[in-house]
Amino acid sequence: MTDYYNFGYSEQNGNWIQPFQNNSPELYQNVNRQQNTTPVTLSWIINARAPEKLSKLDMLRDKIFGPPEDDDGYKTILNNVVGVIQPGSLCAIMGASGAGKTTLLNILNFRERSNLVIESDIRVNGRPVDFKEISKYSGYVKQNDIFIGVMTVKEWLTFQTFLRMGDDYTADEKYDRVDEVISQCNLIKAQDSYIGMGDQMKGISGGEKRRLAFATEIITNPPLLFCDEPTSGLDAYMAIGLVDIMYEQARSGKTIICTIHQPSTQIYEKFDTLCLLSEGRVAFLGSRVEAPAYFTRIGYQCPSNYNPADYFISILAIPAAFREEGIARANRICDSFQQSEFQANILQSVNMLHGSYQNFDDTYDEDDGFKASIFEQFKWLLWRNFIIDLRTPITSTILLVQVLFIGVFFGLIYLDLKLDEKGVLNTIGVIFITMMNVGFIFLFPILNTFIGEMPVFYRDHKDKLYSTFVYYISKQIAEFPKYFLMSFILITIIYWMANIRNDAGVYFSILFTFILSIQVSISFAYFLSVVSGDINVATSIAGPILIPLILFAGFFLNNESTPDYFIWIKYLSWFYYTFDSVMIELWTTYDKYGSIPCSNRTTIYKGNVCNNTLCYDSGYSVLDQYKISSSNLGRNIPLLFVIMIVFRVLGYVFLKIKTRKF
Ligand SMILES: Nc1ncnc2c1ncn2[C@@H]1O[C@H](COP(=O)(O)OP(=O)(O)OP(=O)(O)O)[C@@H](O)[C@H]1O
Repeated sequence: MTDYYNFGYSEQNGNWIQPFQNNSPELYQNVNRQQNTTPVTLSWIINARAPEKLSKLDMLRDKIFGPPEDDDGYKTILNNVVGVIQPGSLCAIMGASGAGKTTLLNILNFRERSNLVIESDIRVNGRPVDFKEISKYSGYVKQNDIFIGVMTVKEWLTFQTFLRMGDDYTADEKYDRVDEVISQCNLIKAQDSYIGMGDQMKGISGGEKRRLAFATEIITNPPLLFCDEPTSGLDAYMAIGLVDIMYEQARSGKTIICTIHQPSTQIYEKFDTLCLLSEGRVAFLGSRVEAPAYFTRIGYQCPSNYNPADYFISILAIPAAFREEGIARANRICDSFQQSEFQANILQSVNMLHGSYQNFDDTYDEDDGFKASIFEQFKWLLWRNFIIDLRTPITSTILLVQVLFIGVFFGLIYLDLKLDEKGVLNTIGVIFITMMNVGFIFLFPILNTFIGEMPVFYRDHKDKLYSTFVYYISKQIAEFPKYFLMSFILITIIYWMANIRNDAGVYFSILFTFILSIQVSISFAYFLSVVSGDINVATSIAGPILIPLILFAGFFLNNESTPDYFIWIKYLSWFYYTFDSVMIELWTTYDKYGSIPCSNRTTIYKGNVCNNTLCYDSGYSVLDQYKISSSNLGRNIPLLFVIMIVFRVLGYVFLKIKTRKF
């Protein structure tokens, strides 16, 4: 096992890369996934191109005359970048802006490769890997990581630990690991502080956030770590604190690769390995200790008292004012490196590693990648939802205020309706307007919270913390009691203030219909959140979709001039089924109560034709209309259930499709 370390940089013998002596496949074959302790040698051969972004004039020229002969429409981003990084090594990828640092890091960790055309052969201990495989051995510390600001540092790490470490460890071991990581990343002081949400909630400092991102990635003790500009935006003190942690992790045998901008001398001296890039080519890849001597040898001596990192970057930069000269110098340096013993050593190691696996016919473990059981995933997601709800009472409070206000407001407008002609009309009015409101007021909180949480979901999903299905279901189960309670309060206030019918049976029946209808609207909100993925888009299209559906639920269907082909839309409207159900319920009650006195000429009673304001030209009263449709009773409720399930299933399917992109 220690053979691996011997290939890494050793301060004792001063060697950075030694050719691999033992190329037996067994030696490199299996990274120990449970312990994640096996050292990792990462090797690669990479070429990357990106489509040329042409100006309008160039496009016109290409259209008329065809593209120039030497122009295949692509520009080279990484040009034959070959490298190997040994276990126990902290490697810094450096170079001027645009040199290709981020692209190299992203290609190595198989993330965010956007529109690049990549030819690559990336191996872990000689074994070819893909995104799924490398994710098992590696952590990726992003520059701007996404957290849930209302959680404390310890809660965040506990959640991550239980889902990342899975069921192979006991709960005590996981709690111990949380404490260990907190201490390793110097987060003891901040462990009970909220992570914070910008201006909304004061939280931990920028440096602590970076350390938290780092802590999150080392929970499972992965042997390979990628860090994207870990120190940018931090002051010198915070930056050195973070690099110290990376250094310690590397000393424990991890392979750590990071991109970095202008490190201070103190930080620079923590690196074992430098990978210098210029215009997508390797200008140097080797021991940091040996770099100054090498550059002196090829004619670029770092002045004394000068930060070597700054010096190397300056000689590789292409200044706008001296572009030709800069390119020529950078090419000279890269060409020299191609001829160097460093490159020869790298090629020897890479050939040996890659050569031993050329015909390697090993299938990867076919696990689904989730460490925790479905039950654990579900439990921790419910816990996290509970914390979010508890600490962000504003969403629930606003909804409650809305519900109370609308309930009491409508209740006062339609206060104590009588069983007479006016009362019947007003009852229809209050039912319709209530239905319309509940279609909207539950929509916006869901769009806000669900879409707002999407980035966290995508991040966690990518890290295989939980499945899409468990997330989607747990989110809805966690939110159900809140929305159920709000629906109950709203309908109860309006129903009894308006005195819709003094009958417990009717109350429960109408309450049930409304709660079901609200659940359909909520399903629609989840669906819309997933499909749009953007709060502005979702809120802009919600109205134009819902208003027609609400209109079709109401009276205007009695307009005989409405084109017939237009009517089918009503069958898509859950508001139509809701309104229909409630009206049938009321009609049945009117029927039960016998006649309803009208102010003029006649009474409304069962099928009697009347002449007053409740009548339509066709000669049917509103109530008669619902008598006719009473056969719909057995249809409406099941249909509401069906629409609710269809929206939820579609929401899940779209979410699943979207996660495939990542
Ligand atoms: N997907 C892409 N499409 C087109 N060009 C790209 C793409 N990715 C990278 N590039 C180009 O490749 C070059 C290298 O980009 P990269 O982001 O890797 O540089 P960098 O060294 O990380 O720069 P910086 O230090 O400024 O972040 C740049 O010129 C960039 O515009």
